[in-house]
Amino acid sequence: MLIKYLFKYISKGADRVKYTIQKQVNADVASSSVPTAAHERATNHDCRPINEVHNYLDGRYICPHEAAWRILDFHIHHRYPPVQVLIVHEENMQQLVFNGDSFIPEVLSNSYASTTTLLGWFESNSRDPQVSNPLLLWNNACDRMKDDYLHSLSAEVPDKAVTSMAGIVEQQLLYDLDDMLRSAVPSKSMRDFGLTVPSVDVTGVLRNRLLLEEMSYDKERLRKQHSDLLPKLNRHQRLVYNNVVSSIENNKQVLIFVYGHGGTGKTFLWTTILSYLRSMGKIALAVAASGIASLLLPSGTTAHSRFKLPIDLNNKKSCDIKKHTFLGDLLQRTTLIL
Ligand SMILES: Nc1ncnc2c1ncn2[C@@H]1O[C@H](COP(=O)(O)OP(=O)(O)OP(=O)(O)O)[C@@H](O)[C@H]1O
Repeated sequence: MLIKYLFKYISKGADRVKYTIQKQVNADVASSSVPTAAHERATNHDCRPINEVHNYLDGRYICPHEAAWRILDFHIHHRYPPVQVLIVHEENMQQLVFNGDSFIPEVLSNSYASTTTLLGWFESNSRDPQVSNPLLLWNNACDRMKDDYLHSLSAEVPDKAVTSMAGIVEQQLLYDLDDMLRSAVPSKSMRDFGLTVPSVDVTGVLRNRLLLEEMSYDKERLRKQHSDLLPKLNRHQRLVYNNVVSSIENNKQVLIFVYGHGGTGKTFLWTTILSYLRSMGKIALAVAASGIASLLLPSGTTAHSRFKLPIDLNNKKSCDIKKHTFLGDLLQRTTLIL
């Protein structure tokens, strides 16, 4: 506001006065040094009538920057998008302003007096093809609305590429809009306007931080990494890779044990498999027995923290994972545990 004020102040132009020096016609009055009412009347009588409009135009001074501003037709100030405060009211409960001597039935029948910004807005919406057609409005405004969601997401998972979540965010947005619509008009749904409403299952991803973290990888980067690593795999690595990929593609549950001496390329193989699955949006959890070992895996964690393994393991103990929890949901959607 301060900048706006200063800008307007600077560009409003210089202050100015206009004065003229005239010869006094009435010598007697001129000799009188004390200003009296008679004196002023005489002076006014002798002077020519003052044309204020003419004087204003004559004396108007436009400084160079103001001239340039006006020639280029810039706005002195503007706000985008425009904001208009709506006087919200219940139907036929708007305030009316009228004179004390007005006839009440007349006031009530005067449609101009009873119009409010809210009614004007409804009226304008009914004439605007975009607003009266929700599908068109959605197509035009979807990207801008998604920006808001993506912005809050990026604050939640700062180290991840949330733009890769745009598809899910769009579903969440539709779901929230449908929720709002149904809370206002229970009989209506987004489906009535040609929009599909996602299931709670899809939108659950955004509420589950663990899922969010596992689904917001930079897929483009991973795709590139995978295409770099894959041709480098040696025969043994390739065998394991093919085995893992084919069992995932055939939806077959398998338990594969890979072993090898230090430095034989196990981590290299894990990285290739992880980049393949994560670049396709699948969930692959990378865990290791120790914190140090987990650091070598891309987005790896310890098995104890990921699966809530008890520290003192014996036959009677189990992992404390409930079905309808964030972790339970994550595990149900997981394609590979490595
Ligand atoms: N197919 C390959 N092509 C090129 N470099 C490879 C390949 N496989 C492994 N390497 C390289 O060999 C080195 C050791 O590999 P890696 O760290 O994967 O072994 P590791 O079996 O995980 O070792 P450790 O058990 O000690 O953790 C790394 O620098 C890795 O980049």
